[in-house]
Amino acid sequence: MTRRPSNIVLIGMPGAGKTTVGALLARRLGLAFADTDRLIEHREGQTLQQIVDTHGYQTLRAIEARVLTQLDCRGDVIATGGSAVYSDAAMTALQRHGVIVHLQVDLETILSRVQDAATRGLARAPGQSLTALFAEREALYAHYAEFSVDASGDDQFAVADRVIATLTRAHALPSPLA
Ligand SMILES: Nc1ncnc2c1ncn2[C@@H]1O[C@H](COP(=O)(O)OP(=O)(O)O)[C@@H](O)[C@H]1O
Ligand SMILES: O=C(O)C1=C[C@@H](OP(=O)(O)O)[C@@H](O)[C@H](O)C1
Ligand SMILES: [Mg+2]
Repeated sequence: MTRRPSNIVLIGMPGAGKTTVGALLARRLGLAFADTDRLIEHREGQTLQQIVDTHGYQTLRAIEARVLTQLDCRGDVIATGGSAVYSDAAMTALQRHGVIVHLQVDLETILSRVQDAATRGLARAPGQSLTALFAEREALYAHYAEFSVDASGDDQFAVADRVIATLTRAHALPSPLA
């Protein structure tokens, strides 16, 4: 990689560990941490589930796309929501200053970690299963990922180390640490 990104952007299925590993990465790398789900809930004054229940999942995706496109972060680890990859405009904006890392997790692990699917505010069609969501999205995550890191079998600390090792090998750590 020639360009030096300013941000690390995590993408992946709900339950992949974007929020958990992202916070760890920020701490270890001395970067700020931004979880876009929390930004959305703060901006809208309601939970993600309330947005879905009140306005539908497509509205949540539209709000998320707007928040991600308008994000003005430098020197951050950004944990996106699982549905970020539906917006090409949002992903293009994130790529401008960030390196996109896909936390790749197998379906079995997702199913074991996501116990709150009914209240998490998932941006999915009514009745759509996590299995169907996984099948629908894997190609999208792969399309936008500059790096894919296996985040299934080890704890969050080992996954954070793996992300750092991957970006270090590729000379793709954010510039303040170059
Ligand atoms: N590598 C991991 N090993 C074990 N549990 C994990 C790992 N990564 C995340 N978790 C757990 O899985 C759940 C979902 O993690 P979270 O960070 O919220 O995922 P995401 O933000 O991608 O939806 C949390 O309970 C978290 O503690
Ligand atoms: O995959 C999804 O449809 C979503 C995942 C959630 O974030 P996490 O991936 O951090 O759980 C949150 O953005 C919202 O519930 C939509
Ligand atoms: Mg999260």
